[in-house]
Amino acid sequence: MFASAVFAFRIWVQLPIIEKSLVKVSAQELTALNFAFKQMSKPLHTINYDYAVWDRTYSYMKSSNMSAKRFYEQHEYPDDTFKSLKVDGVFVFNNENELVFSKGFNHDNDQPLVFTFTDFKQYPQNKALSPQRKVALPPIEPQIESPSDVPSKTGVIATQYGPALFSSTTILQSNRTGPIMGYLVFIRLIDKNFIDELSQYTVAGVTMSSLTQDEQNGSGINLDSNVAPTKLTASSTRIVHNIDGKPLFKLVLNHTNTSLPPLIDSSVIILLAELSTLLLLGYLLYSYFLVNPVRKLAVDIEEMDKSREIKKLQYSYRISELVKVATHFNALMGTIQEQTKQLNEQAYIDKLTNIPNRRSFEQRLETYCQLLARQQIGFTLIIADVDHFKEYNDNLGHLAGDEALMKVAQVLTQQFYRAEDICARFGGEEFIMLFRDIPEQPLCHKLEAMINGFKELNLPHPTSKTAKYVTVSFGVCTITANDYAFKSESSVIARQVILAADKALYHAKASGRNQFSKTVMTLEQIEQNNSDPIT
Ligand SMILES: Nc1nc2c(ncn2[C@@H]2O[C@H](COP(=O)(O)OP(=O)(O)OP(=O)(O)O)[C@@H](O)[C@H]2O)c(=O)[nH]1
Repeated sequence: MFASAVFAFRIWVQLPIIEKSLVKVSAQELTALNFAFKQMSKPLHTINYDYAVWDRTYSYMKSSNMSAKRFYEQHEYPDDTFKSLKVDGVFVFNNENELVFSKGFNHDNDQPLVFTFTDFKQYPQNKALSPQRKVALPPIEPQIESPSDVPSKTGVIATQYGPALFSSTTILQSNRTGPIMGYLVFIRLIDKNFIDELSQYTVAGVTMSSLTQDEQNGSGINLDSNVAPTKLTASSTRIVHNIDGKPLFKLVLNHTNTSLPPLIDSSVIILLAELSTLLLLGYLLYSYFLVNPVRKLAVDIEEMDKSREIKKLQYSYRISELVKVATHFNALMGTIQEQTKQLNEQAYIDKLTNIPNRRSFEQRLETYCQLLARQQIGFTLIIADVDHFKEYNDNLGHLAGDEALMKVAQVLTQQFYRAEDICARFGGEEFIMLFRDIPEQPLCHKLEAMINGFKELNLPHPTSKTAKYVTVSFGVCTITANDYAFKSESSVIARQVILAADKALYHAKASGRNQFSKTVMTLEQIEQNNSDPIT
């Protein structure tokens, strides 16, 4: 797509501009051709003028002395003069348009030439050679006032040797006074050497060729017209006209730049290379500042998702939007962390008493049972039940009952110091406790401390048949391992120990409440009880 854009630019923008400028160059070459052709007739005109407005030529025309005339003809127009002046023919006419003197000499190949174009009977159109365009000029008039008024004429004329440039000037005294004594014509053949010289002026290649039928009939562009080419062509043709205005021959200009540069050249390759480098640089910057940070952000979040662990994103991004994303993400993660923490707490904490709930206890019990079965670490489970709590509620109201339960929880938890031990609300007015690997004496001491704690709390319970204050009964079951290899599931222990503690509680209640009843079990007994369906 990128390369297509470059090619489209090349085809639709660059190449048309180049073509336009090349067409302009072609037009300039044609202008140069016309200019050069005119320039080449100037030396001919200059020397023709010099010879015509010259006292010796004037005297020659005036003189009737034949030997003087021959002297002029031989000494002023020797072969060398033709060569040095680059002329191929000299013709002197009198005012009656009669040829007085003529000489032809090819200055390139030193060959004498005998021209016939001066035979005005055969070529009447050539009478136009006369600078005043008259067949006969008056012998005296007109007087010539200034050099610029000297009648002269240049153009192209057909000869039997091919077309020739001519220059024709009236014969006058060198001070340009006196009567016109006729006119002098110089010609230069338009041959190969002439064309070669013309080519040097124009820089482009020029050839001369004959006209087609259509061109003879007037089609084609004149050499001195201002018609510029409109499109790029290999060559252009310009028609040169004869003295009588008829098409005579054509010049073919072979233009120097005729074709457009190729679609892919060194400039296109350089442009492509430059744009590719820019694109690559842009991509690298884009990757460095945007893609890589976004990718790192995605990887960090993906890792967080896999590890299920909420971490703060480390952001050192250079783009402010990404810094914002990371900041907001971290803030969101903080909120989620806080909410998760609260949810966890709610899931494992009893709402009323603010101590661990039954689920929390069960998890801990499971851990204890596994430790017991695998590592022989014993533990004690205690179920505490508020005595006559139904009467308390009935008498003092449910809200007072709630408050009483909160205070019971406080008294019980006062005996817990170690993190591995737990005091939880089991449900209703029942609490459940676990002490890991606690010896008999400290255990009894703790139980007595709890019973005394309620006594000290002295929460009035007017309808209690046990005491005037709220009392609690405890069912205690201690499990010892005794190096017994326990084979059953550890969950069996949990069920059995709760059953045993419950039995003990029942016993404590039956024995008058406000006391604890304690039982001890071994792992072996638990396994036996489990296999006995009646237990
Ligand atoms: N206020 C209050 N009462 C509760 C809550 N949970 C259970 N109870 C009440 O606790 C009472 C338990 O009564 P019972 O199971 O008959 O036991 P008791 O009255 O304590 O009798 P004994 O255990 O034999 O001493 C019921 O009246 C329950 O409604 C609680 O969260 N708040």
